[in-house]
This record gives sequence, C-alpha cells and structure tokens, in this order.
Amino acid sequence: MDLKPNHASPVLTDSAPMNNSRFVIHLSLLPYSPNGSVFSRSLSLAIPRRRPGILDDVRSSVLDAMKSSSPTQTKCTKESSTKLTLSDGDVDGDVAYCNWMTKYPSALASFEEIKNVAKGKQVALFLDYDGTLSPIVDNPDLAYMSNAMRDAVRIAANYFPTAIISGRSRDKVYEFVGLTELYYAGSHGMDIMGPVRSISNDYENCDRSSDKQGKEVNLFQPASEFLPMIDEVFRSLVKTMKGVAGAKVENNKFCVSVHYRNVDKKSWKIVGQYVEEILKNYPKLRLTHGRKVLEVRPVLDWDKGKAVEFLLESLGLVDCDDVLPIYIGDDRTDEDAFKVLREGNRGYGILVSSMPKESNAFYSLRDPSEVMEFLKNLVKWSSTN
Ligand SMILES: O=P(O)(O)OC[C@H]1O[C@H](O[C@H]2O[C@H](CO)[C@@H](O)[C@H](O)[C@H]2O)[C@H](O)[C@@H](O)[C@@H]1O
Repeated sequence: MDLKPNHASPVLTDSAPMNNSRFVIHLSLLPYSPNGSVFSRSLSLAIPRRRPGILDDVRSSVLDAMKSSSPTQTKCTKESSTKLTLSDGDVDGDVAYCNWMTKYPSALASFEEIKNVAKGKQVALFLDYDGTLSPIVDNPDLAYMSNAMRDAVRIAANYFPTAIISGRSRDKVYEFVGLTELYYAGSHGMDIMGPVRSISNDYENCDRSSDKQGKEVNLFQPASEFLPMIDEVFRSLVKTMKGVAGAKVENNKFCVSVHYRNVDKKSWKIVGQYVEEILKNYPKLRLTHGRKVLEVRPVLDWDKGKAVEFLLESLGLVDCDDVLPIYIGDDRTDEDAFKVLREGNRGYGILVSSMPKESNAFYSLRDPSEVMEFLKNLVKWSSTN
C-alpha cells in the first residue's frame, strides 16, 4: 500500500546519505510495499564512522549555509494553512506558501486521509522539541512548552507510544517536557533512553540503566567515546565566542550548539570562522546547521532517522505491518527521520514550517499550535475507535 503516491520525492542538499553498506533494507519486505507484504527487518546496525568532509559538513562555505538556514519569514494568515486564504499582507509570500502546501498539505486539512491509513494500526509518535512543541525564542534556555501543549502530549502518550527526539541533551529536554510517560532521545538521537527489551546485538553501547523514577530502561549512547572531545570543544567554543556579542554556546552532551540568532548579521561570518578554526583540530567532529545554530557533532553515521528505527525496535514495533509511525519536526536534522519513513513507505513525516522548504515530509503544520491541534485530533479519533 502506498501512503501517498502523488507526492513528488524532493531533493535535499543536506540530508545524511546512507554510507553504510551493511545497512540494507529489502524494499519488497517493507510495510505498505506494493505487494502488501509484511515488513521484516533485515538491517545490520553496526554504527560506522561517517567519512569527514564529504557529508553534510559544509565547512568550506559555513557563512552561505548559515544564511540559507535562516531564510526570511513570509507572512501568511493562519487560515491559509487549512483553507488556502490569502491575506492582504505579503501576497507573494502567501502565494508561495499556498503553492508549497499543494506539495506538503496541511496534516490538519488532510486528517481524514491520515485517519484512513491509520485505521487498524498502532500509531507511534515521534516528536521533535524546539520549534515543534515549543515556539522558537531568542534565548534557548527559555524555550518552554505551554501547559496546554504538555497536556496534549501527555494525553497522546496514553494512546500511542510517544518519544521526543531532540538535538538538546536528554536531561535538558526532559526538564522542559517533564513527562515520565514518554521516551527521550537527546543529542540528535545519540542518547536514547527507551523501554527495556532485548534488541539486536548489532547495537553496541546499549546498556541497562534506570530512569529518574528508578524504572529499568535501555540506555543507548553510540557516541559515548566522544564525550571528552565534545567537552573539550565546548570549553574552547565558550572561550572563543566570548568575543562575539550575542553568540551562545550550548552543551548538548554528545554535541555542541553555537547559536547566532542574537548575533549581528555582520558578525555571522566571524562566528562561522571561529567554529571552523576550532574544528580543524578535530577531524572526528563535523558541523551541521539548524535554525540559526551551528551544531558540532561526532563523525558518526547516526541521526534522528536511525534513532526512530532504534526506538521502533525497542518498542517491539518493527516487525509489524500494522504500525504507523508519525514523526513531527521543524528542522533540518528532522529530515533524516522523514527520509527513513518516506523511503520505507513506513509512515508519515510532518514538517512544522510557516515558510516553504524542501522536505522529505509528507505533510505540514504551520507552528506548534497546529501541532497541538493535530495531537488532539489523533487522540479524539483514537478514543472513538
Ligand atoms: O532537535 P531540536 O529539539 O529542534 O533541537 C535543535 C536545536 O534547538 C534549540 O535551538 C533552537 O531553538 C532555540 C529556542 O527556541 C532558538 O533560540 C535557536 O535559535 C534554535 O536553533 C537548542 O537550543 C539547540 O541546542 C538545538 O540544537
């Protein structure tokens, strides 16, 4: 069964290629495959290093990437996401957004369609944090989610297995969300606390541990050997960025974020140069781009897409044709997860964006308030079925 045959496959410039020859998916065995056969996981999941310099590491043109990952916001009325109504404001922007939505329809407006595919299936929810559950704000330390959103996520987690997959450290994102009924993956999936279940031996670095409530869990930290290096780079970056007004360095445990949201545009170049300069001494680290943030992370073939696969296996939802994973996220790093779902025809990626962006997602939502509405719709549908 095809999830959405009419959507063209977009091309992305910064998605992570699968450069692991051992990572093989037999397409004929995937769920929703044309012949309708049951998904059987035929993956070998040893985690190789990514080759530095040829992937989404854009050290040669950091400034260009910084600019392109920070496009100007277009204005569009809220109604236009569902009704395609134009406002009097930025008409060009609105038209562009409305055109874009023909390729990435609103998950709210398409809810009937999603419901039909989800019928009889176990929905599994994967949620990014910043920009998805909480609005983007200038100070990353103050990116709180609303109580209404927290309630919506908590109720959704009563119906569907739910995980947060964030670029933040796992502890930090847990502090923000504060719900014990969820699973958490921090550091772009490099720090996963999931349910206890025996999983494939190919996952090294997966140990039994206990969560804050003393419950036994599986802790998977594929980048643990990078910890001392990340700490060292964090300290160097903090020292260096002291000289750049508005720059902020955040330690996300297995990765480091260098924020330039509050830096004068004239100094973006210097931020990029400083980061590049430091990374010259660390060939085992690479650079990716988020929303006005440079993210320093290990050269490891592991990302949010792999984290989704890991969690599906941990949840015992991988060898089933009656599972529908839904991943909601707003950032470039979420594309890896969208891609995993799209390529295997396994489930839906939903991009949160108020401006047109190429994506591997199937659907779109404009902002966190629409995410909340979507979660509520899912619960409403599930509770009456
Ligand atoms: O995967 P995510 O949960 O989306 O994390 C990605 C980055 O999110 C945070 O930064 C972003 O949100 C901040 C608060 O709204 C905003 O100030 C910043 O400009 C955004 O890039 C987080 O602080 C980063 O560490 C994460 O890498």
